[in-house]
Amino acid sequence: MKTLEVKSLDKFFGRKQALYDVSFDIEPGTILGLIGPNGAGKSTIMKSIVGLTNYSSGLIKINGEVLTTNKRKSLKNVGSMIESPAPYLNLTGRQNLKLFNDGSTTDEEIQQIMEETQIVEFADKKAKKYSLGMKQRLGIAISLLNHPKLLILDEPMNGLDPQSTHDLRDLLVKLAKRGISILISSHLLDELSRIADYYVVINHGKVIKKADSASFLSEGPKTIKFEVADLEAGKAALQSAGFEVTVYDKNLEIPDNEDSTAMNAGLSALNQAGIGIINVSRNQIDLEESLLKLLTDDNNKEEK
Ligand SMILES: Nc1ncnc2c1ncn2[C@@H]1O[C@H](COP(=O)(O)OP(=O)(O)OP(=O)(O)O)[C@@H](O)[C@H]1O
Repeated sequence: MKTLEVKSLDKFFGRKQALYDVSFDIEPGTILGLIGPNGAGKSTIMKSIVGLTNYSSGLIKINGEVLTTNKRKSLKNVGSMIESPAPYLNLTGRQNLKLFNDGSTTDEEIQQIMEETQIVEFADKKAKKYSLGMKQRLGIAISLLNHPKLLILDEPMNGLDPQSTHDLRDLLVKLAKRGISILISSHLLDELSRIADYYVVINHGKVIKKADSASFLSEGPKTIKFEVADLEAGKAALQSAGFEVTVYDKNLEIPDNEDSTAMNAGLSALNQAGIGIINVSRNQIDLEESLLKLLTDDNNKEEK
Protein backbone atom coordinates (compact mmCIF):
# COMPACT_ATOMS: atom_id res chain seq x y z
CA MET A 1 0.00 0.00 0.00
CA LYS A 2 1.21 3.49 -0.79
CA THR A 3 1.85 5.73 2.21
CA LEU A 4 0.49 8.78 0.44
CA GLU A 5 -1.68 9.23 -2.63
CA VAL A 6 -2.47 12.70 -3.90
CA LYS A 7 -4.91 12.69 -6.81
CA SER A 8 -5.99 15.61 -9.00
CA LEU A 9 -5.70 18.21 -6.27
CA ASP A 10 -7.05 21.68 -7.07
CA LYS A 11 -6.95 24.57 -4.66
CA PHE A 12 -8.43 28.03 -4.97
CA PHE A 13 -7.76 30.98 -2.68
CA GLY A 14 -10.86 33.00 -3.49
CA ARG A 15 -10.78 33.31 -7.26
CA LYS A 16 -7.06 32.63 -7.49
CA GLN A 17 -6.14 29.06 -8.37
CA ALA A 18 -3.03 27.94 -6.49
CA LEU A 19 -2.97 24.21 -7.42
CA TYR A 20 -3.97 22.58 -10.70
CA ASP A 21 -4.58 18.82 -10.93
CA VAL A 22 -1.66 17.89 -8.67
CA SER A 23 -1.08 14.11 -8.42
CA PHE A 24 1.75 12.04 -6.96
CA ASP A 25 2.32 9.09 -4.60
CA ILE A 26 4.86 8.05 -2.03
CA GLU A 27 5.85 4.43 -1.46
CA PRO A 28 6.79 3.23 2.04
CA GLY A 29 10.34 4.06 3.06
CA THR A 30 11.05 6.54 0.30
CA ILE A 31 12.05 10.19 0.36
CA LEU A 32 10.29 12.47 -2.08
CA GLY A 33 11.69 15.95 -2.70
CA LEU A 34 9.07 18.55 -3.55
CA ILE A 35 10.82 21.32 -5.44
CA GLY A 36 9.95 24.48 -7.31
CA PRO A 37 10.37 28.24 -7.12
CA ASN A 38 8.88 30.53 -4.46
CA GLY A 39 5.10 30.67 -4.65
CA ALA A 40 4.88 27.50 -6.79
CA GLY A 41 2.50 25.82 -4.35
CA LYS A 42 4.71 23.52 -2.26
CA SER A 43 3.46 24.72 1.13
CA THR A 44 -0.14 24.63 -0.07
CA ILE A 45 0.29 20.97 -1.06
CA MET A 46 1.86 20.13 2.29
CA LYS A 47 -0.78 22.02 4.25
CA SER A 48 -3.52 20.21 2.31
CA ILE A 49 -2.01 16.84 3.23
CA VAL A 50 -1.88 17.62 6.94
CA GLY A 51 -5.35 19.15 6.97
CA LEU A 52 -4.16 22.71 7.68
CA THR A 53 -5.94 23.97 4.59
CA ASN A 54 -8.93 22.59 2.73
CA TYR A 55 -8.44 21.72 -0.90
CA SER A 56 -11.08 22.58 -3.46
CA SER A 57 -11.22 19.23 -5.24
CA GLY A 58 -9.23 16.02 -5.56
CA LEU A 59 -8.39 13.21 -3.20
CA ILE A 60 -5.73 12.58 -0.56
CA LYS A 61 -5.21 9.13 0.92
CA ILE A 62 -2.81 8.47 3.76
CA ASN A 63 -2.04 4.80 4.33
CA GLY A 64 -5.16 3.92 2.40
CA GLU A 65 -7.46 6.22 4.43
CA VAL A 66 -9.21 9.06 2.60
CA LEU A 67 -8.27 12.24 4.45
CA THR A 68 -11.67 13.91 4.23
CA THR A 69 -13.54 10.76 5.32
CA ASN A 70 -11.50 10.03 8.38
CA LYS A 71 -9.26 12.96 9.15
CA ARG A 72 -8.25 11.89 12.66
CA LYS A 73 -7.42 8.34 11.68
CA SER A 74 -5.42 9.30 8.59
CA LEU A 75 -3.52 12.10 10.32
CA LYS A 76 -2.57 9.78 13.17
CA ASN A 77 0.04 8.41 10.77
CA VAL A 78 1.53 11.79 9.93
CA GLY A 79 4.24 13.84 11.61
CA SER A 80 4.90 17.28 10.21
CA MET A 81 6.83 20.48 10.42
CA ILE A 82 5.43 23.06 8.06
CA GLU A 83 6.78 26.57 7.50
CA SER A 84 8.30 27.14 10.90
CA PRO A 85 8.33 24.90 13.94
CA ALA A 86 5.80 26.02 16.51
CA PRO A 87 6.77 24.76 19.96
CA TYR A 88 5.28 26.39 23.05
CA LEU A 89 7.94 28.96 23.86
CA ASN A 90 7.32 29.07 27.61
CA LEU A 91 7.84 25.33 27.89
CA THR A 92 11.09 23.41 27.67
CA GLY A 93 11.86 21.09 24.77
CA ARG A 94 11.13 18.08 26.95
CA GLN A 95 7.80 19.56 28.13
CA ASN A 96 6.86 20.26 24.51
CA LEU A 97 7.53 16.65 23.57
CA LYS A 98 5.38 15.43 26.47
CA LEU A 99 2.59 17.80 25.45
CA PHE A 100 2.56 16.72 21.79
CA ASN A 101 2.71 13.04 22.76
CA ASP A 102 -0.72 11.50 22.22
CA GLY A 103 0.13 8.90 24.83
CA SER A 104 1.46 6.30 22.41
CA THR A 105 5.12 7.31 22.70
CA THR A 106 6.90 5.86 25.72
CA ASP A 107 9.46 7.77 27.81
CA GLU A 108 12.22 5.59 26.33
CA GLU A 109 11.04 6.45 22.83
CA ILE A 110 11.00 10.17 23.68
CA GLN A 111 14.56 9.82 24.96
CA GLN A 112 15.57 8.10 21.71
CA ILE A 113 13.91 10.85 19.64
CA MET A 114 15.76 13.51 21.68
CA GLU A 115 19.04 11.73 21.10
CA GLU A 116 18.44 11.24 17.38
CA THR A 117 17.50 14.87 16.85
CA GLN A 118 20.32 15.99 19.17
CA ILE A 119 18.27 18.11 21.53
CA VAL A 120 19.23 16.38 24.78
CA GLU A 121 21.70 19.04 25.90
CA PHE A 122 19.14 21.85 25.72
CA ALA A 123 15.97 19.80 26.36
CA ASP A 124 15.44 21.39 29.79
CA LYS A 125 15.76 24.99 28.63
CA LYS A 126 12.69 27.01 27.67
CA ALA A 127 12.08 26.99 23.91
CA LYS A 128 12.03 30.82 23.82
CA LYS A 129 15.78 30.69 24.49
CA TYR A 130 16.39 28.44 21.46
CA SER A 131 18.15 29.56 18.28
CA LEU A 132 16.37 28.92 14.97
CA GLY A 133 18.41 25.76 14.47
CA MET A 134 17.51 24.46 17.95
CA LYS A 135 13.81 25.18 17.33
CA GLN A 136 14.10 23.43 14.01
CA ARG A 137 15.53 20.31 15.68
CA LEU A 138 12.80 20.40 18.33
CA GLY A 139 10.21 20.72 15.55
CA ILE A 140 11.61 17.61 13.90
CA ALA A 141 11.60 15.81 17.25
CA ILE A 142 7.91 16.71 17.71
CA SER A 143 7.13 15.41 14.21
CA LEU A 144 8.65 12.06 15.17
CA LEU A 145 6.31 11.51 18.12
CA ASN A 146 3.42 9.04 17.91
CA HIS A 147 5.05 6.65 15.40
CA PRO A 148 4.41 8.45 12.11
CA LYS A 149 4.42 6.50 8.84
CA LEU A 150 4.67 9.73 6.87
CA LEU A 151 6.76 12.81 7.65
CA ILE A 152 5.99 16.11 5.97
CA LEU A 153 8.89 18.52 6.34
CA ASP A 154 8.78 21.98 4.83
CA GLU A 155 12.29 23.43 4.62
CA PRO A 156 13.61 21.45 7.62
CA MET A 157 17.20 22.48 6.96
CA ASN A 158 16.50 26.20 7.36
CA GLY A 159 18.64 27.72 10.04
CA LEU A 160 20.79 24.62 10.57
CA ASP A 161 24.56 24.87 10.53
CA PRO A 162 26.48 22.51 8.20
CA GLN A 163 27.06 19.88 10.89
CA SER A 164 23.38 19.84 11.94
CA THR A 165 22.32 19.72 8.29
CA HIS A 166 24.57 16.73 7.79
CA ASP A 167 23.17 15.04 10.92
CA LEU A 168 19.59 15.70 9.84
CA ARG A 169 20.32 14.20 6.43
CA ASP A 170 21.66 11.04 8.09
CA LEU A 171 18.63 10.89 10.38
CA LEU A 172 16.15 11.19 7.48
CA VAL A 173 17.89 8.42 5.56
CA LYS A 174 17.83 6.26 8.70
CA LEU A 175 14.10 6.91 9.19
CA ALA A 176 13.37 6.02 5.57
CA LYS A 177 15.27 2.74 6.06
CA ARG A 178 12.91 2.02 8.96
CA GLY A 179 10.01 2.32 6.51
CA ILE A 180 8.94 5.91 7.18
CA SER A 181 8.04 7.87 4.03
CA ILE A 182 9.20 11.46 3.84
CA LEU A 183 7.86 14.37 1.82
CA ILE A 184 10.40 17.16 2.04
CA SER A 185 10.79 20.56 0.45
CA SER A 186 14.05 22.44 0.53
CA HIS A 187 15.74 25.27 -1.27
CA LEU A 188 19.04 23.56 -0.49
CA LEU A 189 18.99 21.44 -3.61
CA ASP A 190 22.47 20.11 -3.11
CA GLU A 191 21.45 18.77 0.31
CA LEU A 192 18.19 17.41 -1.04
CA SER A 193 19.92 15.64 -3.91
CA ARG A 194 21.93 13.61 -1.39
CA ILE A 195 18.83 12.02 0.14
CA ALA A 196 15.83 12.19 -2.21
CA ASP A 197 14.75 9.03 -4.05
CA TYR A 198 12.18 10.88 -6.19
CA TYR A 199 11.33 14.42 -7.13
CA VAL A 200 8.11 16.17 -7.93
CA VAL A 201 8.66 19.56 -9.53
CA ILE A 202 5.97 22.21 -9.13
CA ASN A 203 5.72 25.41 -11.15
CA HIS A 204 2.77 27.84 -11.02
CA GLY A 205 0.70 25.26 -9.10
CA LYS A 206 1.21 22.43 -11.62
CA VAL A 207 3.33 19.29 -11.52
CA ILE A 208 5.76 19.74 -14.39
CA LYS A 209 7.93 16.70 -13.71
CA LYS A 210 8.04 13.52 -11.66
CA ALA A 211 11.18 11.42 -11.78
CA ASP A 212 13.45 9.25 -9.70
CA SER A 213 16.66 10.97 -8.77
CA ALA A 214 18.91 8.98 -11.10
CA SER A 215 16.88 9.74 -14.21
CA PHE A 216 16.23 13.32 -13.13
CA LEU A 217 19.93 14.01 -12.99
CA SER A 218 21.00 11.96 -15.98
CA GLU A 219 18.71 13.68 -18.47
CA GLY A 220 20.65 16.92 -18.62
CA PRO A 221 23.64 17.53 -20.87
CA LYS A 222 26.96 16.14 -19.65
CA THR A 223 30.32 17.70 -20.21
CA ILE A 224 33.98 16.92 -19.80
CA LYS A 225 35.84 19.50 -17.81
CA PHE A 226 39.55 20.19 -18.32
CA GLU A 227 41.50 22.29 -15.88
CA VAL A 228 44.55 23.43 -17.83
CA ALA A 229 47.64 25.54 -17.25
CA ASP A 230 46.87 27.88 -20.16
CA LEU A 231 43.17 28.58 -20.71
CA GLU A 232 43.44 30.44 -24.05
CA ALA A 233 45.91 28.02 -25.67
CA GLY A 234 43.89 25.05 -24.36
CA LYS A 235 40.69 26.47 -25.79
CA ALA A 236 42.35 26.99 -29.19
CA ALA A 237 43.73 23.42 -29.18
CA LEU A 238 40.30 21.91 -28.42
CA GLN A 239 38.59 24.10 -30.99
CA SER A 240 41.04 23.14 -33.69
CA ALA A 241 40.28 19.47 -32.88
CA GLY A 242 36.65 20.27 -33.72
CA PHE A 243 35.14 20.71 -30.24
CA GLU A 244 32.61 23.28 -29.17
CA VAL A 245 34.33 24.76 -26.11
CA THR A 246 32.83 26.65 -23.16
CA VAL A 247 34.98 28.42 -20.61
CA TYR A 248 33.36 27.93 -17.23
CA ASP A 249 34.87 28.72 -13.82
CA LYS A 250 38.42 28.74 -15.19
CA ASN A 251 37.84 25.35 -16.80
CA LEU A 252 37.31 24.31 -20.38
CA GLU A 253 34.22 22.25 -21.06
CA ILE A 254 33.39 20.15 -24.09
CA PRO A 255 30.27 18.02 -24.68
CA ASP A 256 30.59 14.44 -23.45
CA ASN A 257 29.46 11.36 -25.31
CA GLU A 258 28.46 7.89 -24.10
CA ASP A 259 31.82 6.18 -24.77
CA SER A 260 35.14 7.79 -23.85
CA THR A 261 35.98 9.06 -27.33
CA ALA A 262 35.36 12.74 -26.55
CA MET A 263 37.51 12.56 -23.43
CA ASN A 264 40.35 10.78 -25.22
CA ALA A 265 40.24 13.08 -28.24
CA GLY A 266 40.20 16.15 -25.99
CA LEU A 267 43.14 14.85 -23.96
CA SER A 268 45.23 14.09 -27.04
CA ALA A 269 44.46 17.50 -28.58
CA LEU A 270 45.70 19.19 -25.40
CA ASN A 271 48.74 16.89 -25.18
CA GLN A 272 49.73 17.47 -28.78
CA ALA A 273 49.57 21.22 -28.25
CA GLY A 274 51.78 20.80 -25.15
CA ILE A 275 49.15 22.22 -22.75
CA GLY A 276 49.64 21.27 -19.09
CA ILE A 277 46.58 19.36 -17.85
CA ILE A 278 45.87 19.86 -14.15
CA ASN A 279 42.62 17.95 -13.84
CA VAL A 280 40.02 16.19 -15.98
CA SER A 281 36.51 15.30 -14.84
CA ARG A 282 33.14 14.20 -16.16
CA ASN A 283 30.66 16.83 -15.18
CA GLN A 284 27.18 15.51 -14.45
CA ILE A 285 24.57 18.23 -14.42
CA ASP A 286 23.45 18.86 -10.81
CA LEU A 287 19.95 19.16 -9.38
CA GLU A 288 20.04 22.94 -9.35
CA GLU A 289 20.97 23.16 -13.03
CA SER A 290 18.41 20.49 -13.97
CA LEU A 291 15.67 22.33 -12.11
CA LEU A 292 16.62 25.67 -13.60
CA LYS A 293 16.53 24.25 -17.10
CA LEU A 294 13.17 22.60 -16.48
CA LEU A 295 11.63 25.82 -15.13
CA THR A 296 13.03 27.91 -17.97
CA ASP A 297 11.58 25.48 -20.54
CA ASP A 298 8.23 25.42 -18.73
CA ASN A 299 8.03 29.22 -18.40
CA ASN A 300 8.92 29.63 -22.10
CA LYS A 301 6.19 27.14 -23.00
CA GLU A 302 3.64 29.17 -21.01
CA GLU A 303 4.66 32.41 -22.68
CA LYS A 304 4.13 30.96 -26.17
N1 LIG B 1 -3.64 32.11 2.46
C1 LIG B 1 -3.47 32.45 1.18
N2 LIG B 1 -4.30 33.31 0.56
C2 LIG B 1 -4.15 33.65 -0.73
N3 LIG B 1 -3.18 33.16 -1.53
C3 LIG B 1 -2.30 32.29 -0.97
C4 LIG B 1 -2.40 31.90 0.41
N4 LIG B 1 -1.40 31.04 0.67
C5 LIG B 1 -0.69 30.90 -0.48
N5 LIG B 1 -1.24 31.65 -1.47
C6 LIG B 1 -0.77 31.74 -2.87
O1 LIG B 1 -0.71 30.42 -3.38
C7 LIG B 1 0.44 30.27 -4.20
C8 LIG B 1 1.28 29.12 -3.68
O2 LIG B 1 1.87 29.49 -2.43
P1 LIG B 1 2.75 28.50 -1.55
O3 LIG B 1 3.04 29.19 -0.26
O4 LIG B 1 2.11 27.18 -1.51
O5 LIG B 1 4.08 28.41 -2.42
P2 LIG B 1 5.48 27.72 -2.05
O6 LIG B 1 5.86 26.90 -3.23
O7 LIG B 1 5.38 27.03 -0.74
O8 LIG B 1 6.45 28.95 -1.96
P3 LIG B 1 7.69 29.23 -0.94
O9 LIG B 1 8.80 28.39 -1.43
O10 LIG B 1 7.93 30.70 -1.15
O11 LIG B 1 7.20 28.90 0.43
C9 LIG B 1 1.16 31.60 -4.21
O12 LIG B 1 0.76 32.32 -5.35
C10 LIG B 1 0.65 32.27 -2.95
O13 LIG B 1 0.64 33.67 -3.12
